[in-house]
Amino acid sequence: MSLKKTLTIAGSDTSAGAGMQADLKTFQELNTYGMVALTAVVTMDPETWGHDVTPLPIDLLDKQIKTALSIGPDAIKTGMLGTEEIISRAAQAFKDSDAEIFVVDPVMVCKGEDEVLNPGNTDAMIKELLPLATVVTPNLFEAGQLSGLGKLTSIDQMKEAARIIHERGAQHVVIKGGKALEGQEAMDLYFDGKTYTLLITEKFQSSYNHGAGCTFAAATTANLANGQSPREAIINAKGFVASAIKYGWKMNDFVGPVQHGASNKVEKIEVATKEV
Ligand SMILES: Nc1ncnc2c1ncn2[C@@H]1O[C@H](COP(=O)(O)OP(=O)(O)O)[C@@H](O)[C@H]1O
Ligand SMILES: Cc1ncc(COP(=O)(O)O)c(C=O)c1O
Ligand SMILES: [Mg+2]
Repeated sequence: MSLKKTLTIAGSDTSAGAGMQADLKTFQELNTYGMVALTAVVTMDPETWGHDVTPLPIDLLDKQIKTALSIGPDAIKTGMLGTEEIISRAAQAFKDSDAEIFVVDPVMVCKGEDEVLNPGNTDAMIKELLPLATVVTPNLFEAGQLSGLGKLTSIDQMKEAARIIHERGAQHVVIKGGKALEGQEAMDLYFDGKTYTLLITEKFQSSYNHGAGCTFAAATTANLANGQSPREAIINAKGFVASAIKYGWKMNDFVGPVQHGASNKVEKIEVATKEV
């Protein structure tokens, strides 16, 4: 049986809970053949866990994309891109490919770090990535930036942000409330251009959640590549990441990654939905 091929254009998280490592682990768990075009390498100071982002030379990214496209990905996902030039390259990679699925995880901040990686990137993401996106998966902060609405704190504000992001070209929008949204449950808002649906699970421990966003977007990508509808792909990805967070673990005094394989190996978590 041949596997669907999923390509991530993303950064390397040396601690391996997030970034392209999370993407590859998730692609593997969900039965696709994962491939990578690396944009940057993130290293951490062992004393403080402060992040240092080193972009790769652009011609090296070009060579990776050329190689990967020659293999023929069925679906492409983006993660940390870091510069406007790399954002353009990611958009062009999708246009140059035969892939029909483009999942954009608009990474602007690393959890625990509140500094935006590069403020000029937001405009480039709006202009170049949103019009191509099959699915876009901003967290609460990123949705505020992509919609121009700023800080979002309620479901009504999330609905307005989702509407604007959809209008800017993304076909399916998921705004991740996650732990940033107050309440007992972990709620994400899904908008397909017609209906607003809340995706709900229990809110689990939230200290060991490094890589949750990457894992969610990668699971959505793999599910779409395997033929699920956008709605199914997104709901199943939410269950997959909820299990990964429930069984997240302490790596050191600073960080704990999700357990990418928990949904398949430990416990599958059901997702409730509610139209709003
Ligand atoms: N404590 C939690 N319990 C259950 N699900 C969570 C928790 N925190 C985040 N999630 C879910 O994990 C996914 C990733 O969200 P989030 O952590 O906000 O993204 P990011 O890592 O990009 O900031 C979303 O589906 C979100 O609802
Ligand atoms: C390379 C890379 N990509 C993406 C992220 C974002 O991770 P998360 O899934 O926690 O939003 C990080 C965070 O450290 C990272 O290092
Ligand atoms: Mg994220």
